Amino acid sequence: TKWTTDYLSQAEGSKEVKIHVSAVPQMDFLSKNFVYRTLPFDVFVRRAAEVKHKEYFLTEDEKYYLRSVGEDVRKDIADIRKQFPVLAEDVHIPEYFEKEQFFSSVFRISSAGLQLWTHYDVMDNFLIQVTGKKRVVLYSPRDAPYLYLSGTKSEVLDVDNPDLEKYPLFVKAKRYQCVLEAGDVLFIPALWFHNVISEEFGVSYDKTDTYGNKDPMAASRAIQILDRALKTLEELPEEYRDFYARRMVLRIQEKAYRNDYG
Ligand SMILES: O=C(O)CCC(=O)C(=O)O
Ligand SMILES: [Fe+2]
Repeated sequence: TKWTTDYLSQAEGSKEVKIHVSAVPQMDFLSKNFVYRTLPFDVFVRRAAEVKHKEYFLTEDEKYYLRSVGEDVRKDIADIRKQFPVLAEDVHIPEYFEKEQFFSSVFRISSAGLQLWTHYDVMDNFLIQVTGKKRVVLYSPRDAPYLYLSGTKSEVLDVDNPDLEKYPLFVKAKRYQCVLEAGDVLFIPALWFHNVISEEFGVSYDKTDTYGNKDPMAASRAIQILDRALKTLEELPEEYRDFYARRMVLRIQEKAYRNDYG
């Protein structure tokens, strides 16, 4: 209740923040229908809280999204205690994990209506809703084959009304859904897909913890090696390539799948 727009703007003042600005509610990472702009924090908060803007970049009903980053975007991790020290004072992070497991805390502010594409993160995550309301749709990592992934993101942007001609397997993905209101905390396990729509203007942040980011590093190395193996298969005639590719799939299943997943 303390985090009104007035309080937020006055607490952190006019430091510059980099934000996403989108003319439409559903942000699209494929067509890049949003732009990055910079605003003083207090101006940004007021803009994100209003529906129609007198001053704007693209359109009078454009939407805003802040996802905080570290001081040096390449080197530093997002940490609400460093980038928003005054507001961080108000925050009592529930002690759900050991201090050494902390990886980052990402401060997020979103216009009402804005929708973030379905993606996964490699860390376990607590999404803490401070004000406003968000609907979160989740999918298990095991449903990855039905989500048409491009890197860590799903190309199926409209999860409520998917284009099934283009994405026929999407119907097989099992949807879990919840609504976060002020004071709610959602645990999003590592690798679980999430799609977030802000139903009301709101502030939230997420704290991620990790088993150490060695594991994801090994995963991206393994994918690089697999890509090289696939490149090598291209030297073979089609029949052979097909045969050996299937053998490789069997080998992966046998050696790397969990045996309790069926
Ligand atoms: O709440 C959001 O806008 C996105 C949350 C998210 O992607 C996360 O916590 O990892
Ligand atoms: Fe996420």
